Amino acid sequence: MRKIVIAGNWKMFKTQVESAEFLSGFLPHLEETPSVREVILFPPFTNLSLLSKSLHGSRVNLGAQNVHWEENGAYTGEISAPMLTEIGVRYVIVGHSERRQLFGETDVSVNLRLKAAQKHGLTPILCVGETKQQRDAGETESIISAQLTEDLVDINQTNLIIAYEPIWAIGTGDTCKTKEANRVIGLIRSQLTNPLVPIQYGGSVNPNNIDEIMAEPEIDGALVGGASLKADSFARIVNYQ
Ligand SMILES: O=C[C@H](O)COP(=O)(O)O
Repeated sequence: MRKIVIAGNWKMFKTQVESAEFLSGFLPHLEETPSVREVILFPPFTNLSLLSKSLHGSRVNLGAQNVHWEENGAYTGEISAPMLTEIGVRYVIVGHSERRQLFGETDVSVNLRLKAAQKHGLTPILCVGETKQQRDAGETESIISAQLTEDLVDINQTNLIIAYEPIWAIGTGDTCKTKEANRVIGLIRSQLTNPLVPIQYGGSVNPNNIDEIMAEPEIDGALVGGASLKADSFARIVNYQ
C-alpha cells in the first residue's frame, strides 16, 4: 500500500502569530482525519521552532521548504539538514519550481539537496513539472523524464516522495485535469525503481477539487500552496471524501 500524503506549503506567508492562529483553527479538525493520511506543514524557516513545539504530540509532521547540501559553511542565507533535524523537522521540499525558476536551482543542485536530506534522515518531497510552453510543445513527458533521471541519481527510493506540479497550474486556479494528472503521475511511477514511492499532485488544489483529485488511482496526495493558508480550507482538503 502506498502512503497518502497531504502537505501544506506556506511559501513566504505567515508570521509566528499568524501560524499560531492557524493551528488553533486547524488542529481540532484532525480528529476526523483517517489515521493513514500523513499530514505535513511546510512553514517558512522562521516558524519551524515554534511549530515544532506547538505540533509536539499532534499527528501533524513538520517540513522545511528547502535544504542545503553542506552541513555548514559560508553559504549566506542557506540552512543545513542537521539544523533542521535538531528542531524536529522530518520532511523537506526539494526542487520546487519556484526555487528552480526564481533562484536558479538546477537538477545538479537538486540532486545534492536530495542526497543531503536523506543522509540526515529527512524525507524529501521532490517536485517535478513542466511549463505551459513545454506542455503546448508536447514536451511534458520528456521534460519530466529528464528531471527524474538527473535528480534521482544515487537517490534511495525507499525514503522519497515525489510531487507532480505542472508549473502552469501553480497559483493560477487552472488545475490540471484530474485524468491528465493521473496519467502523468502514472508515467512518473513507471520511471521509478520503487513502486511504493508516494506521488502527489500539486497546482491549484482547493476544497472544491480535492475529492475528484484523490479519487484518481495513481494520485497519492496533494502538495497544496494557497489553499493551505486558511485553517478551514486546509482542513477540508486533509479530510477529503
Ligand atoms: O507547493 C505548492 C504548489 O506550488 C502549489 O501551489 P498552489 O496550491 O498555490 O497552486
